[in-house]
Amino acid sequence: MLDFDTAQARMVEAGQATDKTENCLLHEALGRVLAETITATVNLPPDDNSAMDGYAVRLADFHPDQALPIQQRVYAGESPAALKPGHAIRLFTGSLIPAGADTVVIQENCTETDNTVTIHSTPQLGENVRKRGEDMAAGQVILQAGTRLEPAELTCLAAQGRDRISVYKRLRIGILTNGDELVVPGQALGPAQIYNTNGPTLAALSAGMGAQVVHQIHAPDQPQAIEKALATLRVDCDLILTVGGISVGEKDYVRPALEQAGASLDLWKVRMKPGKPVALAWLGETPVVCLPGNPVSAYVVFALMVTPLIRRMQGRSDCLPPVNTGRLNCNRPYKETRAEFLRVRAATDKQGTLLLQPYAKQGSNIISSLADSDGLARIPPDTLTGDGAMVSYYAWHDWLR
Ligand SMILES: Nc1nc2c(c(=O)[nH]1)N[C@H]1C(S)=C(S)[C@@H](COP(=O)(O)OP(=O)(O)OC[C@H]3O[C@@H](n4cnc5c(N)ncnc54)[C@H](O)[C@@H]3O)O[C@H]1N2
Ligand code: MOO
Repeated sequence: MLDFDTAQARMVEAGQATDKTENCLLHEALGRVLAETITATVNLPPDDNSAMDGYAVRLADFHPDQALPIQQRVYAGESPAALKPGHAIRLFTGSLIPAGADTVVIQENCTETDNTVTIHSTPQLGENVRKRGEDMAAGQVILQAGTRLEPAELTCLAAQGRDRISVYKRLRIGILTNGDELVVPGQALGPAQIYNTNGPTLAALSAGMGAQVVHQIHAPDQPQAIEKALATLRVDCDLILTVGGISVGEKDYVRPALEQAGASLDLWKVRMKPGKPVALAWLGETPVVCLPGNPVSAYVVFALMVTPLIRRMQGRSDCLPPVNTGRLNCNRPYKETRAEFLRVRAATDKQGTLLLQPYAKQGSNIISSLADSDGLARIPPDTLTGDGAMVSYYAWHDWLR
């Protein structure tokens, strides 16, 4: 059986970064991956402007409690004249700084009477002046190709006046669930039936990664039905995810169906808990990741094994998100022959250390543990690990985007 880190590295290496790009409108770019490196073409701010509502002065003209004539009122969006010696210009947050002015005094420290202003504080040179290009300077690289576009990145693009950008084409994912016991949510459950949760879960996780779910197929426990579904999926998908039917049960038909379809097996079984019966196969050029059917196992394997592959295929530069360290806060020790990933709540103590509290029930069927956890604490294999131990922590927030 492969150890976890080797298997994870193999998943990343297996992915072929896309080179297919398209133009995308800014307002549709959330979650897309930049295919071009963005260099600032305009300074931000384009010119010195005021950070506050107040009065622009030349500091050398300042004398305590002396009234300066107000030369002009300048609102944001207007171009001021040059400041005359011994004068002040009334301005507002975002107003351009007039030539000759070097300091803005906030209005709370001034009294305005008869078109003159008296300053009651002692201003510092340059206070409340936002300098041209201090945020982004023309010519400076602001975003690298391979970056996933979050609201913050979209803000930078908008600030540069970009309304369209080059992004990589969306990764097309196909999902195959199987199992005779499964029913689509919305229908009544019959005897011995349960709802198909893995289908909607993997679709949502894929969408959260910015991928497009082109097919979501459910097959009964019949080899031919699974083969037929695989044949459909390989036509339209860059990546196929199967879930369930991959273990050693008598009706676990995914592996035989893949073999029948001519797939080659790349990786099979990983020393991790949950998630042991994970597989990577190739249907021609198309990678197929087989996830274990237990809902928690599928979720954890998606986060730790599938998202690195997805990021690589999407052209992203951050295939492996950060792994943090935290202190286990628990009332029992853990020990397994596989690397164990516990669903934990994370909190920070007064010293700033992450405290990781495992969810009481860690079975791979305990769906409620997913919504009630912040991420996964990693217990090393064959090592008794208990309260106070420092362990690796994988935050959902980092690993599911
Ligand atoms: N004798 C052994 N039994 C099992 C082993 C083993 O090594 N030897 N491995 C166990 C582990 S670990 C896991 S994980 C599961 C994985 O089994 P499969 O991937 O073959 O999945 P299934 O048997 O089809 O289903 C497992 C479980 O999950 C439920 N399930 C499946 N699909 C869905 C779905 N779409 N939505 C909701 N729930 C689903 C299914 O009803 C089963 O309860 O095997 C262990 N057994
Ligand atoms: O992947 Mo299984 O969930 O280890 O029980």
